Amino acid sequence: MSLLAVEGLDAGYGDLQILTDVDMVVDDGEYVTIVGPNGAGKSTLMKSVFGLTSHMGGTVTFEGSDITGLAPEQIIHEGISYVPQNDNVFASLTVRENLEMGAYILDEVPEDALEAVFDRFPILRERQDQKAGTMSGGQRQMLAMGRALMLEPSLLLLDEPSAGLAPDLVADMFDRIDAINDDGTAILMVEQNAKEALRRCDRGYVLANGENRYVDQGEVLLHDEQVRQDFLGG
Ligand SMILES: Nc1ncnc2c1ncn2[C@@H]1O[C@H](COP(=O)(O)OP(=O)(O)OP(=O)(O)O)[C@@H](O)[C@H]1O
Repeated sequence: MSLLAVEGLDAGYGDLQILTDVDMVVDDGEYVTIVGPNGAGKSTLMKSVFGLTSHMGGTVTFEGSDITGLAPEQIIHEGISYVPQNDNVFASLTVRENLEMGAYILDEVPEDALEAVFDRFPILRERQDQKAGTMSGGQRQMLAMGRALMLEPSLLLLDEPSAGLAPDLVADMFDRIDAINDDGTAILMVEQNAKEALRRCDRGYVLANGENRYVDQGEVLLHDEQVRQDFLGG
């Protein structure tokens, strides 16, 4: 049984349909990336998994339960966490408060999970009393991921985690995502940096115009002549 199964999904915003008949699967512990041109619907697909779009058809199943049409507040209870691309931390709250917010659905702050986040991102422990708004872009991205990990999700959704990072920080961010995945968390990631994403992932989906185009192992897509020509700039 797949961890996540999207079948025949039609979705969009209001009455505007963006995705048509999209299929996607993420297995337990798998690292899956979605790539494709601007406006292909990559973020829309990820948002649809997290209940942030208008559902128009098809199903989303997680750990065997139908989560189609559930609200994000319900989906987070199921074990899916989402890191949006922009504005993904509360700038006026401290680092620690941001992390505690990640676990707001629990009655108490999960101290073990907080310690695990601090161990994974030591800079967050060091800066825990600092306002998030004073942190660098790379540190804010770590904080956003840390917050998403506070509920120890089985699936982590990452929307363009390398966006806006200085080039020397991009490899470090991808290494950190690898490490989260190595520890057993399945990853579903949207990335503009398609080559690096396909190199790192287990499996990739190429979307175009709101539809599935290709799906295969990342390395296979990376070396596919047609995919290279059409989507990876040769
Ligand atoms: N909130 C919204 N309301 C209406 N249309 C939207 C909204 N968000 C995105 N769209 C439209 O949906 C389409 C797909 O956008 P989406 O952000 O999913 O693409 P993407 O593949 O992630 O592209 P990019 O790499 O440029 O972010 C685009 O035409 C976009 O204008």
